[in-house]
Amino acid sequence: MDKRKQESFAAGVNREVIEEGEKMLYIYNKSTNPYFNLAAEEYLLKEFEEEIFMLWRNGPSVIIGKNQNALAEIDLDYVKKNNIPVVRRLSGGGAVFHDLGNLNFTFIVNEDISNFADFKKFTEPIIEVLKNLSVNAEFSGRNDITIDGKKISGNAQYCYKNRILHHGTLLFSASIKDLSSALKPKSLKFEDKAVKSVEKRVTNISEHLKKPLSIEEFIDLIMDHVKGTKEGKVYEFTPEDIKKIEKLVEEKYGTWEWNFGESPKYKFKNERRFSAGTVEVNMNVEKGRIEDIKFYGDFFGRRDVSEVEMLLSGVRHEEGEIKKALSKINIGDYFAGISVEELVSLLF
Ligand SMILES: Nc1ncnc2c1ncn2[C@@H]1O[C@H](COP(=O)(O)OC(=O)CCCC[C@@H]2CCSS2)[C@@H](O)[C@H]1O
Repeated sequence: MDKRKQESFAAGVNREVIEEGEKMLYIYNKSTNPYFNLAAEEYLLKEFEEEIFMLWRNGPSVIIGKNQNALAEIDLDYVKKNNIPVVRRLSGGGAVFHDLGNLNFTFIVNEDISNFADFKKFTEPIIEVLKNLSVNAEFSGRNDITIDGKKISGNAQYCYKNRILHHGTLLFSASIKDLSSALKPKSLKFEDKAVKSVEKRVTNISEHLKKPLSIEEFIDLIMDHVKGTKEGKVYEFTPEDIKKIEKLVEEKYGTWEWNFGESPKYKFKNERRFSAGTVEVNMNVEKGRIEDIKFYGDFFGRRDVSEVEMLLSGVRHEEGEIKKALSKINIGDYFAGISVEELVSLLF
């Protein structure tokens, strides 16, 4: 029993008041900003006592698991070129791609944490909705929902005090092309103990429907179905909620420190042949920052490359910061005939 209920009992408060606290809050969060939406989940988990069911979508983005190496999971060039934000979430597991054709659902329930990792239970209402649409979907493996063996949903959980947050994706009409371009698991350049994504063949739900259905109609069907399973009320964020969520974006979800700096420490290795010679790099990165870096190869320069290595120590493993650091020196003095652009390309 949570603290508020205990107090109500102790005070002899009537049952209605107690039951009031048990009602589920149903939220259709219309923000499509991934930073805001992931912050909203943490806010609802930690600041509310009620159980919650929320539906939401993100604009194009990559959402990585708590213990993942951000750079090792993405195609950095593609993500940069298309302005796709990479956002770290609280829950474990792998990296997924979101766009407006991908619907997310979140359950936050007050339960004993022994129910943590019961993924099936939370995916059941979704599978029921699909069944009602004559789509035969099933729970598969550890955390997926599949149709004909192809993945339509990835799920993950996070536990806080006596509350479990379970969330999942639903590929309804997402761009599979963007999905596979933005995610690039299994990069050989990184060596670390980070959680690796489990790449699967994916499909969109809309491909399996007998009759056309818009994503908005799909959202209504899911919301109505879940509403039918537990008494509750519709909730909309108040201006105060929004202010607090935005504060969490500013302090956490919108920061490089959280999204990239929280990557478990890693070794990065790469080699490139440039017209002026071959350069190999080895570096250790901790909290997203280059701890130490070593260049090897058959390149020439007037000055000792250890000066560049020193200059880059402590710098973020991030293009902007590396370029800024390198702008302090004349790169040709160390790597004759190799441009800053070329050297930077070696580091990613
Ligand atoms: N949107 C989406 N939905 C389902 N499957 C996806 C998606 N994007 C990519 N993938 C596939 O899943 C694997 C990664 O699977 P993996 O099992 O490694 O990771 C997950 O499933 C994590 C699910 C997290 C769900 C959260 C819910 C709200 S915020 S994110 C990836 O390599 C692709 O093959």
